[in-house]
Amino acid sequence: MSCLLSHCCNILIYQLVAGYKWSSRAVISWCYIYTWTGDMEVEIGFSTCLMVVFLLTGVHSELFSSITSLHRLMKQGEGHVLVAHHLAERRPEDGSTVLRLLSEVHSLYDKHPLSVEHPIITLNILKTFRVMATFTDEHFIKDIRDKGLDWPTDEDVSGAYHAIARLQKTYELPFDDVIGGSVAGIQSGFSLLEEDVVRIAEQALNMGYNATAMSWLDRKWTDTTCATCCQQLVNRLGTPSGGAVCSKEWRHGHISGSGLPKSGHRDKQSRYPEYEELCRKSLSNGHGSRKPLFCSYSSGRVPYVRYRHEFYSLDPLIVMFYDVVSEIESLFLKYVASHVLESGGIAIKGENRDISSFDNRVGHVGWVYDDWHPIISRISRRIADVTTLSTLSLAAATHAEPLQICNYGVGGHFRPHQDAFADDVTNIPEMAIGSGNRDATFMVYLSDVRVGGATVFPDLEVYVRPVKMAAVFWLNTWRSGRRDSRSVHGGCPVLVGDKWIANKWMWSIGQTFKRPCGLSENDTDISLYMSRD
Ligand SMILES: O=C(O)CCC(=O)C(=O)O
Ligand SMILES: [Fe+2]
Repeated sequence: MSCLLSHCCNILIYQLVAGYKWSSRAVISWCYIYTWTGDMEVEIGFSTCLMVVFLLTGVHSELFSSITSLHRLMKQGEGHVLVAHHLAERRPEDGSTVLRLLSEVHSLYDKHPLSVEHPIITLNILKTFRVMATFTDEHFIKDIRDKGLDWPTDEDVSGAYHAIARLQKTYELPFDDVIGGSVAGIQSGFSLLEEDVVRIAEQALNMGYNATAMSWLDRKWTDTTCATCCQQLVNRLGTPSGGAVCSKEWRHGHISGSGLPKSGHRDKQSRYPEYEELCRKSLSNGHGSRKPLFCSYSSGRVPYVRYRHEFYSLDPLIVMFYDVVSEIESLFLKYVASHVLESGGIAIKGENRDISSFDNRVGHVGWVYDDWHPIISRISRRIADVTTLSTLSLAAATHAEPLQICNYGVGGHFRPHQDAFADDVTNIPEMAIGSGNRDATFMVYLSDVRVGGATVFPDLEVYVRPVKMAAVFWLNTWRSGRRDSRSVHGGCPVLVGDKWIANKWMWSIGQTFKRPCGLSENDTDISLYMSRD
């Protein structure tokens, strides 16, 4: 069986390399083979194959907001080489330069074990692609995209600068380390250029971090040697009147005297300082997470399956469950989602950005439905089993949403927010009509994250670091149905790594008898869960 499977896998890879379009339906039917046999060897062979397919097939959207799209871009190397050869024939003078740059970018990717998961390597890869683009024209890039190949845009580069600015600020990374190419002690092999530092400072200004922007500039910029950088800054801050343009005094005068948002402008947003503090704590702690209060095992409805779970908070309840999905199930979810991922959160577009509305979440999101495949419905049933809540998806008054998959990008994060809708919200989604509210969240980590990316609950001082195949479960409402403001939480920026999560939100209507109202309005849930052990 496994021999047949690996043969099919070879054909599949061959077809991909030869440029055949592979439909996700075909891959899904492969999963039927796995589901049908349930064989361990088949699972290993299959997951390796799925991994290759996953990286070779495409999603086309802003690259910076999904690390997986960057991996894919680099795996398209063969395609890019063909394109460069094509260019070399059409425009020999430029073609050879593009070929040289292309080989440079691939050696960047190959030489570092973390490659695009390191923000500074990503920046350099994106920049090299942009340099290549200057040797081409719009038609040429369109041709590339028509061939199904990705080509980074200027927005992707701005996104990478923005990510570095945010990472430094959130984690208080030493400026000199980042300028020297290192984050969290992981060296990229590159130093930032003066021009990079100005663009990062510019992004810090966009976020309202004026003092941070000045610290960036002061570190790298001693005089006005970088003419283009100076021009960039002049454009941004307005025409200087008198004095040495771009000198330290001029910069400080203009930044503090400009109409730009002042430091801390965004910090006043709900729980942001506490969120940042917990994100930093989650890095400094060498262990997986803040110590759980205690742990235990529960068996759900299937008596012979035992789940280890750790309690991080009893009121409101926050529990981490281990091994709730298998390796192949996480790979499968990522694969299926990669065809439906869209930019989630507000990407960086143009110069006049609305500072209050962009940057809440940087990542790609997509929905996968139970009726797409038995593996997906099986995961939903398991979530019901583990949580004792209902995940039935009904046409009217659904008990739970489909799985929402998210892949974070370079520095990808999710600011503090609540999953449940406010009690007085007027524009609730259609699904909510007759369903109540998002009572509970079950968030599965589909990947480990090398550094950063913790999930934090600022009101409760709880943080949890991603552990692949484990899930965090928490309640967003009181048992009376009111939204519980203590459930505010956020995803810390990913410093180095590729973070994937799958969310299942369970709605009140389905939980009426599973999580009944208590005797008082603020009755807690612990009794419901503790009684199961
Ligand atoms: O990424 C995380 O850790 C949190 C994600 C989250 O809160 C959400 O998707 O609603
Ligand atoms: Fe959330």
